Amino acid sequence: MFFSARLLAAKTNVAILGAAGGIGQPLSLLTKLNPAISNLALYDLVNTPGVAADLSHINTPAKVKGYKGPDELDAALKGADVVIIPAGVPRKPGMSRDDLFNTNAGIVKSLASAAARVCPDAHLLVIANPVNSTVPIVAEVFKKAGVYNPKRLFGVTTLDVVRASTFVAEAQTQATGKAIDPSDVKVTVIGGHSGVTILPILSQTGLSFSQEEVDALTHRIQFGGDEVVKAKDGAGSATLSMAQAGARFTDSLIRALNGEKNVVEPCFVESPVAAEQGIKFFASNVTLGKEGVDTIHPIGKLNAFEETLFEKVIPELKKNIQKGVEFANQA
Ligand SMILES: NC(=O)C1=CN([C@@H]2O[C@H](COP(=O)(O)OP(=O)(O)OC[C@H]3O[C@@H](n4cnc5c(N)ncnc54)[C@H](O)[C@@H]3O)[C@@H](O)[C@H]2O)C=CC1
Ligand SMILES: O=C([O-])CC(=O)C(=O)O
Repeated sequence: MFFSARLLAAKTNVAILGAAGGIGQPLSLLTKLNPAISNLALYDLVNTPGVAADLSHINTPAKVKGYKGPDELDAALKGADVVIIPAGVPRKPGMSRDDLFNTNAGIVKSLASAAARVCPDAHLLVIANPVNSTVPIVAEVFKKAGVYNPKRLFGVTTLDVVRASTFVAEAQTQATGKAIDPSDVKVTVIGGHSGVTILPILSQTGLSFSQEEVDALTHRIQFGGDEVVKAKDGAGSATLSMAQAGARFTDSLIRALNGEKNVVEPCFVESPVAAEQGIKFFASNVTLGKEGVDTIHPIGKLNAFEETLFEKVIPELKKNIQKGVEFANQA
């Protein structure tokens, strides 16, 4: 599916923080299956010894070790090249991602502080919501520690493009009667990772849609997370699709770090793309390279409808980013 890293020697150390959770467990499984990974450190407040013992029986190169509780956090992070952070609470019906801020901001801040101290050169992949705020928090923590490198910090927005491919392929199949493989449908999604800050650029897909289809697809991509939250009915949000998306992003990054060229993934990074609008972090397609972020792609041409969506992205994203920065800089 996505482990084209198969031909690489196993030499990358990955730590997953929040590894026993709804995302953490399937993400740990998919990461254990990646043959480019040599060591897999699984950290959580609970249950990691069991998850690690279970995964350690799978016959792939990665050596799996579980770490439980704050006393073992530093050991989990030691030597990590890539740190993935799905630690934090998920939404319940009726909540926005921003409603998670009060709980998750502190969790992410403390985990980032430990990473800045123990593995300052690691690449940090932030899954915990609200991503629009948690990524700026990590940046500020690393800045304060004097070890910030924007090329190594990523908000994982892969699930937005995974959903966009699926939903657009479904709609096109229905409209044309021709079966379309969702993985062949590439949709650029920019902005951030919540509601109106998620902006799918359907005009750049090369496909044709009626305005009704554009309205419906745009809404579904922006609020895809809510579909899962509603269906899980109080038992959390997307976990399995997020694990797949997170494992895909991790694999892409590892391939790029190992020298593969033209590896492009969307992600939420420190970016000049919307600097004119006063926005410091923005999701767009990014070519990954040996240092992490290599080239941040410009947005390209938007049609009039997408321009109106872009106007809505800006104030919301600005507010979310500012909230994270202010929180991180509180004493
Ligand atoms: N970026 C994205 O596209 C997506 C992000 N998410 C977000 O991912 C986060 C995790 O979601 P789930 O796995 O469903 O939640 P969950 O509640 O099932 O798992 C979270 C795990 O984090 C652990 N945890 C809590 N505090 C911790 C700490 N200080 N150190 C280490 N581990 C800690 C918990 O013990 C638990 O095992 C949520 O914030 C959710 O909103 C979810 C889906 C998509
Ligand atoms: O909807 C949520 O809260 C989880 C999430 O970020 C997503 O599924 O995109």
